[in-house]
Amino acid sequence: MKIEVKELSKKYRDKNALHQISFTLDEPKIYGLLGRNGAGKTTFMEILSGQILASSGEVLINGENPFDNQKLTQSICLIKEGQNFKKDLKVKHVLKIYSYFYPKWDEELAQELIREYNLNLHAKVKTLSKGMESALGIIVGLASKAPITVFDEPYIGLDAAARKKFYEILLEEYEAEKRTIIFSTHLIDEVSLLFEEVLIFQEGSLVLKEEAELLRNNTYAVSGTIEEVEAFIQDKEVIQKKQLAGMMTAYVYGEKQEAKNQGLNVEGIPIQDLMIYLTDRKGA
Ligand SMILES: Nc1ncnc2c1ncn2[C@@H]1O[C@H](COP(=O)(O)OP(=O)(O)OP(=O)(O)O)[C@@H](O)[C@H]1O
Repeated sequence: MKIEVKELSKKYRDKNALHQISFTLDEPKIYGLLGRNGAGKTTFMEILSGQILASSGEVLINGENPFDNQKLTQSICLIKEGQNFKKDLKVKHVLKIYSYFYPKWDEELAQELIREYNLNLHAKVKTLSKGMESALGIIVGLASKAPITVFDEPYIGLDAAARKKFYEILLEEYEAEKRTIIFSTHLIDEVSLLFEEVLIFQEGSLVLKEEAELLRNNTYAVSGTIEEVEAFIQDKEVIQKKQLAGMMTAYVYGEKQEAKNQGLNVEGIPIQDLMIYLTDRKGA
């Protein structure tokens, strides 16, 4: 499904949560939506999922506005950090409700994941631990098979092994049938290899939208003496530089071969660090 975001803004009183964001997601891919606290990620995902209205601009999904549009929202599943489900429902009732709502619901997958995460179908949501409640969210998100599945920090309380399982199944499901998955997380290094494209929000604006592989290949850390590195980066696009004891490291956009040819020390930059540098850069 094609997602078009056109000059999208959302204002809460005098706070611009989103400010004139525009971009298009044409293809089913796994998108990483990154940014510091308060950057506007959740706000965007809620507008995309038809849960709240924009102040101005619009999000169109295959040309239609998702707000108050049940036919369209059957194709979108948003799993948030918590409070996805009514506390008094039993796990089996949650699954039933979502299975009615999502036309492509995969009951077999849901049951398999219930066993995988050791959830009790008869337990009420309010009796689940934080991690178990997150597991239920993940199960619903995956089993919905919604063509647009959005995970907003979906794993509070889940331990590392359970998160790893989630990434594995997400990837398996995605490989079996491509769909648009938008994944917002602060555990970037843990999931960055899943991302095919990365979007970075900063203070309500989109500061970067790039294929993850290009980002990995076209950014690098170059280090050497201050003189060497300063000379090298003169005509380069520098994300950040730092010095220590006569040595300098600069984070640079571009082709790394040139730096290697000059005998400088070249390394990749983890996406997590890149995000920190990019969102540090004022007016990036
Ligand atoms: N319902 C609301 N009322 C008032 N302000 C809000 C509301 N929801 C969000 N905001 C503000 O809008 C801005 C963007 O918030 P949002 O939750 O979209 O950010 P985020 O990128 O998801 O942050 P985090 O990573 O902390 O979850 C923040 O300044 C936040 O305080």
